[in-house]
Amino acid sequence: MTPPARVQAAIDLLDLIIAAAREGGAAADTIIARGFAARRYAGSKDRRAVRNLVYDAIRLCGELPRDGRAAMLALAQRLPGVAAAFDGSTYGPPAINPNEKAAVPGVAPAWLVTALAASGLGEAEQEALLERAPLDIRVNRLLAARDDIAIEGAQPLAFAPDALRLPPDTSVDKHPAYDSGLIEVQDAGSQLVTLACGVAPGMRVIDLCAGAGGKTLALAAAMANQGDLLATDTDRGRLQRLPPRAERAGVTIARTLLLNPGHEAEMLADETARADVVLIDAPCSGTGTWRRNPEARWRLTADRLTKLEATQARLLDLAATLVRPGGAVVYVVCSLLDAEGADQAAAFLERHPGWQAAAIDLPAGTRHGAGMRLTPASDSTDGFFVAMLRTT
Ligand SMILES: C[S@@+](CC[C@H](N)C(=O)[O-])C[C@H]1O[C@@H](n2cnc3c(N)ncnc32)[C@H](O)[C@@H]1O
Repeated sequence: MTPPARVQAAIDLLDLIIAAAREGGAAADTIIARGFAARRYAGSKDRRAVRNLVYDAIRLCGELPRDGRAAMLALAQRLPGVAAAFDGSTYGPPAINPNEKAAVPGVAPAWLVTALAASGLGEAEQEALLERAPLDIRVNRLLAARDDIAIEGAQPLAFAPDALRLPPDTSVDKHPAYDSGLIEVQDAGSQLVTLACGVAPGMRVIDLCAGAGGKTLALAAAMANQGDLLATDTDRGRLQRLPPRAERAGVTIARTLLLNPGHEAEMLADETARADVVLIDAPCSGTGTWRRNPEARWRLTADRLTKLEATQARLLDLAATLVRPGGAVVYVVCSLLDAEGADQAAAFLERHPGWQAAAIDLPAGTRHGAGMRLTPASDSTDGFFVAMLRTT
């Protein structure tokens, strides 16, 4: 493909991504994969170049752009090579009309920038939310030690004991260590918030929002595969992916329970007041993972955020019923909005006399409200809030 043809292909994909953001359609990654499947003539270099153009344009535009061309025009204002591609050639975009409006660069929609600033994130912290994320893996200490893993360019992270940071384009899923369950792709921040749970062999632990089990597997490793680990979620598709992953990782203590939304408490009645630790990796806006899904900031609405906050509070109250006296609820969100993090923890403590915030001992992060915060700018991880809430 010529450089102009690559730019036009990126514009076409951006049109689809923008429409999907407006209408609640597929994620950008899915749209890009489908787009390439339909463009068999694009080689691997073309695909990488088009993908980079698409993501650079998404990262640059804070508000949802009018269309793909407006987004690419914003990028053209920064990159002369992209501007030169608007040459009107056969497969390229038509030449730039001097009156055409480019999308306005920015971190996020204005209401979200205000909410991030009110949550204590300065400009540099906000901008770092949109940098390219590194590629981290967790070494599964049930089957291997970090030193056993030989992957070219892998760097051990000083602040996360099981983490290796890999060169960006490493094909992890093609590595033999992946097939045999020795490694999992997992951001170092995710690894740290699991570490914050302080679980140990023999404990009874519930991973209330387990999804496909990213943190369940890390919990099982920290428990040395001893104890009882219940992984629950309301999403059948995600939870179904957990058992095969557990098998590959040699995890034998995890059992799963699919919850019926609205009936979680009844379904967990047998678990009342028994757990040493309940991890709530709560559904959230994901502002801390914009590095991976930058178009998520175009999809979030104030209404959606309010609904998420209500679910988070409900899950906190549910988790409190599952913990034994002296046990802990560990509340985690991959969001840096206080409404989902520090404010939720504070509101929980107000609603539940007899509960206290416990100190979390982590090798990274900063104290924030009743818990700790990890951010891309300060910790080079995804953004997280984590609090440990203990009952007496
Ligand atoms: C942040 S994701 C969890 C990611 C997962 N723990 C991991 O490490 O890969 C939040 C999860 O909460 C689940 N969820 C949403 N509402 C829930 C509810 N009422 N009860 C339990 N899980 C819920 C979602 O289906 C989603 O899988």
